[in-house]
Amino acid sequence: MRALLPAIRSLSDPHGSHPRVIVRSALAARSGHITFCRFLAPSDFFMMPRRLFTTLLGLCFILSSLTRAALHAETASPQTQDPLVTLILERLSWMDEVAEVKRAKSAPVADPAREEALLKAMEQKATEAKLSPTHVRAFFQGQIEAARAFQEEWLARPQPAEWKTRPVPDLTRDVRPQLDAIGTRILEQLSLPRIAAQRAAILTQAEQTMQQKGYSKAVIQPALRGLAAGLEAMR
Ligand SMILES: O=C(O)C(=O)C[C@]1(C(=O)O)C=C[C@@H](O)C=C1
Repeated sequence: MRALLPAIRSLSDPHGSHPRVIVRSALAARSGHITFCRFLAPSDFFMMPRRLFTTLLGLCFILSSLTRAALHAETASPQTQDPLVTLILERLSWMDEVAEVKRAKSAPVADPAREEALLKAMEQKATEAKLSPTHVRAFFQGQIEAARAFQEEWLARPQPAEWKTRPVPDLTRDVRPQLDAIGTRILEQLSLPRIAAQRAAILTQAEQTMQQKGYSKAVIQPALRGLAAGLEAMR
């Protein structure tokens, strides 16, 4: 770089005059614009002390590397998953076990008594948390509908070999308390204030993630309908 500086200087000074002197004298009559014009004069730029010039070039290089690294990080790392989306997926991830219990007991997927008990409990908690019980009910109705659809699809497929040897869990003792705990965590998330753009982003993320994970429309649609209602529970 240092070897190039004389050549750069001669390019910026084709008539042999010292550019900084020319700029300074030209600007002397227009004192109000000196700072502005000095920044614009390219010849002035080339006459900077070498050390400052190389430092600036170094800074440019570092800045461009950082920008490239940031851009790469943005495209390479996955978007952070909103806890609400995680909780909806966690709830659904229990439904293969729940379906296996139904298969083992030859019980129907839908259990209206359990649904009503769960919805009442969540409404009660919503009221205590100053959330709209109507919206919270709609949220869980959506998730229950999604859970039913998933179970029906699961049971329509041949039972995976590894499930045949697995012990069947106890729904009341092992699984439903887990679903209730997820419900409580969901209510905490629904209590967080969010602007419209954040609510829209969560809905988009939920839809995209569920599609990527291979859930059917019959599962995704009610889950999203419930989520949209739940996100209004705060207002
Ligand atoms: O607990 C069950 O038996 C379930 O199948 C789970 C669940 C739910 O999503 O909470 C889904 C369908 C039933 O009608 C009741 C509840």
